[in-house]
Amino acid sequence: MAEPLLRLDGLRKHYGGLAVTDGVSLEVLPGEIHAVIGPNGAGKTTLIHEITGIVAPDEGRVVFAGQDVTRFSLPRRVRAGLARTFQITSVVAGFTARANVALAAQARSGSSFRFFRPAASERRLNDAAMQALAEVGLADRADTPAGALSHGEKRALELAIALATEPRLLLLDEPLAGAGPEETERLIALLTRLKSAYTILLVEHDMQAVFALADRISVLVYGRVIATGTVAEIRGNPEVRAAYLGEDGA
Ligand SMILES: Nc1ncnc2c1ncn2[C@@H]1O[C@H](COP(=O)(O)OP(=O)(O)OP(=O)(O)O)[C@@H](O)[C@H]1O
Repeated sequence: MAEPLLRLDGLRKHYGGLAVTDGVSLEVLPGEIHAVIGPNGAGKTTLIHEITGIVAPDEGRVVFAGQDVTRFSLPRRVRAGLARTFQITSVVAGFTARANVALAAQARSGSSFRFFRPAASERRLNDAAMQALAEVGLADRADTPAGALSHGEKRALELAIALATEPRLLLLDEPLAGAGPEETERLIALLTRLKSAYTILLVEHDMQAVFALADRISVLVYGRVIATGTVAEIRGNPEVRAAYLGEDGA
């Protein structure tokens, strides 16, 4: 089996007496979409925060590309190649789509773009932004203020912002939240396209989308992974059906 790109090793986080992640271990393999599903309050958001560095685990390790990043700051993790999209929109409404993505590309590049040859660096940022926008199908909306984009386009823009940081792993935190049926279909098509180029950890409530996209699924219940497997294995797992999916297997 390939070396995992991301390995979570016994992550524990308590809030008072509540174990929100209770020894979570899982591996994301290069090139896969690994989905994490679970009922409300299962600890999915906390888990994502432990991976990105917003929350420090009490115990356990986050190993990314063979490197222990558990104590890395959030920016250092981004520089190592971890990128996430946010559940709450983090786009500057008055800036164009292009400017929003260029800012992310600049943050990734650190000081190298800032001080020398401003014209050339602007061109490079612009090129990087346009490439990321093209990857998500927003090239023709580059000069539109982010605030004027549709909901689905904003989600695509958030993806472009993440892509502009040249991630080795994309963390997608409910990318379909709030999308209508048509937008959901378009976003699933977009994620399917990105799937061939990126390794993705996906937290998503829309089960049909998860079943359509994921290579493997881990099921989190009360802070514990109760099963990891392919879509077919998870759908057929009696413990998962009892704990989460319901009698019809969702
Ligand atoms: N900072 C905190 N302080 C105290 N309790 C917290 C904190 N963050 C999360 N919790 C609790 O931990 C539990 C898990 O929360 P978390 O948001 O990680 O779950 P989730 O699976 O993402 O839920 P949802 O699907 O509703 O987004 C919840 O009971 C929540 O109230």
